[in-house]
Amino acid sequence: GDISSQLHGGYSHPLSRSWQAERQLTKAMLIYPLFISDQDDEEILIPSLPDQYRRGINKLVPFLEPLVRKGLRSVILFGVPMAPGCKDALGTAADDPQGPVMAAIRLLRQRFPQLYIVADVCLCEYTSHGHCGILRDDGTLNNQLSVDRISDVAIAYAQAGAHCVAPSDMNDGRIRAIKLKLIEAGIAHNTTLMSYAAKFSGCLYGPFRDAAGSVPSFGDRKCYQLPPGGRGLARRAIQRDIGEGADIIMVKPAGQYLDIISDAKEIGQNMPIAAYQVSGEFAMLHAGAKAGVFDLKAIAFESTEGILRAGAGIVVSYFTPQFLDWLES
Ligand SMILES: NCC[C@H](CC(=O)O)[C@@H](CN)CCC(=O)O
Ligand SMILES: [Zn+2]
Repeated sequence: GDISSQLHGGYSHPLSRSWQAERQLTKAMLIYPLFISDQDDEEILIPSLPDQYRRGINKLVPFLEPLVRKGLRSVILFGVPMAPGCKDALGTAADDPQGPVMAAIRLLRQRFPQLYIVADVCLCEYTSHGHCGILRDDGTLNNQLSVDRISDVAIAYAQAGAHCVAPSDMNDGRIRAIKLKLIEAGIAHNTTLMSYAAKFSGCLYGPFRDAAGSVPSFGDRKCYQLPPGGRGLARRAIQRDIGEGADIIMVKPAGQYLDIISDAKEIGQNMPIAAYQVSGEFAMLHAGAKAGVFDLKAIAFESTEGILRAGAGIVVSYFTPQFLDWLES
């Protein structure tokens, strides 16, 4: 054919093939989720989330030391309060100064000064009803009370030393409320606000909810997480959160929402875009590898390269420990 039809020459070598990728996965792009138990010496495998554990404060440093040595740059913390009776309608335990996340933030800042600490901000792990906010009598979210509470928890985590707060609640207006309180507290200049701006309701969070004990006691999250079909709604939520002061926009889940990641990069072209390959995606890839559909390392890279191709420059990934071994850089 004519000369412009010949493309093979551009990717005939491993290096020229890597040059075809707009973004290449590096260790600095990865954020590793950690489940922090309030039982200090606990280290319990999470059956539904392969190779992931719920760890108490006393098990964190020995676990993280080798990973930090191998190049781990960032973790995102999820508290898993197990103590009986610690959950209530307001999620009081979320910002208990001796609570699992507050204690872990202080410990990790002290022990690993280079490690970038992201604190997930939500109430579902701490509320008796398991929803991501404070409820009205009719079971719907009270937006004002939820936003007030979520933003207070975010400030508490930032003041405990979190470099970044990431509200995963999906209450309307929480980004603006957190930003205003960060400014009032005089810490907006050194606290990153990462918004789970486009977070969809669906079936991909099961293993996490098992791990975090955060299954809603009734109903579902369909009235505050986005409907999977809502591309325009996601674009509006992304635009809103950028306008409210988000420093980073996150899309979640990732693999089934690559168009949303692409929209986020188009709308937030001047800012970093993150994506969260959630527990259900991770467990599904493990199940596929176990069933012999594909090699685990191959699908870990291919699924993550797709997330980067769509426009993400930051990936929250349960594969992080293995990527630290698989990536030489
Ligand atoms: N705050 C909501 C937690 C939410 C799951 C849920 O909707 O229950 C995610 C954590 N931010 C789940 C993450 C995952 O499934 O890996
Ligand atoms: Zn939640």
